[in-house]
Amino acid sequence: MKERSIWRNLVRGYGIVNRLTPTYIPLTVASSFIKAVQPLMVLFLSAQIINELAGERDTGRITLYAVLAVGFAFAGSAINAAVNRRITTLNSTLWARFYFFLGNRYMQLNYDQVEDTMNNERLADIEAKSNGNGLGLLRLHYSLPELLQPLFELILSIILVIGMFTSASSYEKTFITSPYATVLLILLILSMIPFTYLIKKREERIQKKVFEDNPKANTYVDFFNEYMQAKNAAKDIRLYKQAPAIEDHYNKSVGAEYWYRIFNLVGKNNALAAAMNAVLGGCVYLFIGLRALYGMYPLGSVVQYIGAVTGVVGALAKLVSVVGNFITNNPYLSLVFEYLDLPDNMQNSASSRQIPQEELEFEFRDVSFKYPGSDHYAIKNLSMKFNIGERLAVVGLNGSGKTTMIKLLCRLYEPTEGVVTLNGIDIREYDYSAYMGVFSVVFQDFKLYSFSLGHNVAASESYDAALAEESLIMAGLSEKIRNMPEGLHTYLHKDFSDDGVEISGGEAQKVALARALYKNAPFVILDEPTAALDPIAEFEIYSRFNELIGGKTAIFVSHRLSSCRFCHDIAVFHEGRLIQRGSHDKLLAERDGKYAELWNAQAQYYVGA
Ligand SMILES: Nc1ncnc2c1ncn2[C@@H]1O[C@H](COP(=O)(O)OP(=O)(O)OP(=O)(O)O)[C@@H](O)[C@H]1O
Repeated sequence: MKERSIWRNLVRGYGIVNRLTPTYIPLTVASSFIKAVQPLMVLFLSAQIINELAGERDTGRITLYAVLAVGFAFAGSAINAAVNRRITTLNSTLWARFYFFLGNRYMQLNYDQVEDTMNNERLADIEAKSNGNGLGLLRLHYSLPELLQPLFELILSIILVIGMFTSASSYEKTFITSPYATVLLILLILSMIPFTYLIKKREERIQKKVFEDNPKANTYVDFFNEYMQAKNAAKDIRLYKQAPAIEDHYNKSVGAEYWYRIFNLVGKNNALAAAMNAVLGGCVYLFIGLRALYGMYPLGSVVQYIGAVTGVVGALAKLVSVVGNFITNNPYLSLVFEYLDLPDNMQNSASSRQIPQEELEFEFRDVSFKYPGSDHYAIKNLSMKFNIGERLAVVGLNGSGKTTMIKLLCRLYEPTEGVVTLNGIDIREYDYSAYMGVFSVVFQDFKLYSFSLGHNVAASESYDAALAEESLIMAGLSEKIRNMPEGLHTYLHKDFSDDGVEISGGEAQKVALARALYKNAPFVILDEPTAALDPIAEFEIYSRFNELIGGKTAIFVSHRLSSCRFCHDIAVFHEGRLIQRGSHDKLLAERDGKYAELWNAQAQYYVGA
């Protein structure tokens, strides 16, 4: 991973913080200022009261200082409480906003980027580093008060300390009261800057090493967290008694050692910094105390200077530490931006054509394709046309390239060689989003979500209820919706509604088909979505679909050759190549062909049964 400039990362990072939690930045500026100014103001007024008590003892002035001190303390606390309430409210939704931000980006990625394990690991890494270690964007968010408060403290403390160097009263001339001693004290205070910085750098080095030693730790956590709770894994976990093996893997990959090394180090560094602060604090007390003894400062000013110099020391230590944190955090911010900046390879300046209004004719021209990272051709020298308004059945053994051909047609992937054209023009020239709108596809591994039936069919919150119902009826679910308690408003599954219904695998496939019908796109593709249906139901669905889609172009992929009889055109795939094409009768007549072999094999099993 390439680390990016820290300044650019910070500016961009805080821009995102501002978008995720608007008003957080100005509120934090206000809160940090109040938190810094309030104690220093009280310190200043207390010093004035002591000076007054030790000097002229003017009751009026003492009362005024006391009222001001109490007033400041009270007003500061009240304003701060109100501001903090707003900040706490914002922070309480930060997690949800942050995860939506990452997830939303994931939804915008090109499909090939989603299938790329590197990107999945990247996202798992970002989430785990934020979650477990508070690194990345969240670190910026939470570091803001850690940066601003000491910054204000430093500025205000320096203002309160200025009097130390301009004292006009007569005092004993010794080394301690000389300017050399002042310079020495300043140097001593400044010496902690490189020291604290070095501690932070060491922390960064060790933290990086811990992460490098456990490169897959986050992917494991993510995988197992999801797997342990996955409904579709629950049967296997129980029947194959996977729980102990999962626990074993989990502990090995994310064992206590991993966290111990990080937190042990942070703890040690914090202790070191605290010790250094204590020593410096002692020196400050000694220095100012001695100067007071030599008559350089009045009693009240001693209180003020000790408080203010200690404030400078504390603020500097916190500032160096927070700057160190920014440096430590920068690689993880770079990781976030690398993920956010994954290029959109599908929609670019060349993809500006609108989808033609006339009939759509697709063609593969000598297309070959290898999946990224694979040296095996999943599709080889494929040339085929999809006849407008006709149905094409695609058949072939497992792994013969049927689904890959469909992914290429839908532009989920781009060919390694050759082109796919729409009305004679390379599909890469069309607007990507509009191109996606051309297809109503039902894949083998379609997904429904635990919302209402109508929402599932329309894939949206607001929908045309009549059309959704009609689509469900057309997909063969008329009986089912009649029996559903709230019709289209019935929830699937019980995640969000106690009245939700569980549907069978076959019924789920019918809902997915209804969704494709509802979309009403000009090109329909059913990629074996009926595997959970019995052969009769599948035949019924396919034939009904054949009627329903009217004059649209369609592709049906199925392993049950008998289900594709209504298609006049059948394409046979084998090892990534199109090896036969024609009607059922023509292909059956090619006695040595793959189609005849598959047909006879299936006929034999059915006869045997
Ligand atoms: N995401 C992927 N990454 C790498 N290789 C893949 C990927 N998906 C599929 N393949 C490989 O591409 C080849 C064709 O797969 P494809 O899914 O197109 O076959 P299919 O004919 O649809 O199979 P099935 O009938 O089992 O659905 C197979 O060898 C498969 O291993």
